[in-house]
Amino acid sequence: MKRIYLVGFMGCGKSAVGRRLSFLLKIPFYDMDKEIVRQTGMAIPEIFAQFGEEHFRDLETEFLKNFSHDNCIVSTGGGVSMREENRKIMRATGLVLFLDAPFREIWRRIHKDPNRPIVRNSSREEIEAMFKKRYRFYKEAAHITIRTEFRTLRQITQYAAFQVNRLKGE
Ligand SMILES: Nc1ncnc2c1ncn2[C@@H]1O[C@H](COP(=O)(O)OP(=O)(O)OP(=O)(O)O)[C@@H](O)[C@H]1O
Ligand SMILES: O=C(O)C1=C[C@@H](O)[C@@H](O)[C@H](O)C1
Ligand SMILES: [Mg+2]
Repeated sequence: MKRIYLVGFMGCGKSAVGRRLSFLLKIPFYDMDKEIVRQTGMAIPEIFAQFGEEHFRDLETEFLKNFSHDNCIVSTGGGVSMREENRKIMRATGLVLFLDAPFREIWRRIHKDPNRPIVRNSSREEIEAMFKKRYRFYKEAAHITIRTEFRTLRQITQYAAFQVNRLKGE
C-alpha cells in the first residue's frame, strides 16, 4: 500500500482524522487543500473568485498526477472524488477511505466557515442536494467506508488504523 487517501464531503473530518492518523501511524500527512494553497500562493476562495471552480478542479487533478510521496496520508478536498480520473488515480496509488458522516452533522460543522466558498454561496437546501448527489462518487472512490456518526475522532482514527494494518498484511 502506497498511500492512504481520505475522501468525503466538506466537514466529514478528513483533515482532523488525517492529522491524527498521521500521528498514530507515524507517517507524514498532506492536506490537498493546504498544498494547493501553498503551491499557488492563493486562498481557495480567491482561486474560485479569480479563475473559477473548473480551474480549481484542474489544480486538484494536477496535484494528484504530480504527487510523488509514498507511505503517507493524503486528505483530499471535498470535491476531488467527483472526477473519474481522480478516483482512478487514488485507487491505483493507495487505499481510499471514505468518512461517511450524516448531513445534519456536516451542516452543523460547516455552515459558518468563511473558508468554504461553496458553502458561503449556497443555501442549506442546495448543499444538502449536493451532498446527496456526491454520495455515490465517494462510495465509488473508496475501498472502505467508515461511518463516523456517534464516534469520536479518536475512535474513527483507531478504526482507520486497524483497517490499514489489516490490509497491509494482505
Ligand atoms: N467525528 C467527529 N467528532 C467530533 N468532531 C468532528 C468529527 N469529525 C470532524 N469533526 C470536526 O468537524 C470540523 C470539520 O472537520 P474537518 O476540517 O476535518 O473536515 P474536512 O473533511 O477536512 O473538510 P473539508 O473538505 O472542507 O476540508 C473540525 O472542527 C473537526 O474537528
Ligand atoms: O467540496 C468541495 O467542493 C470543496 C471542498 C474543500 O475541501 C475545498 O477543496 C473547496 O472548498 C471545495
Ligand atoms: Mg479538510
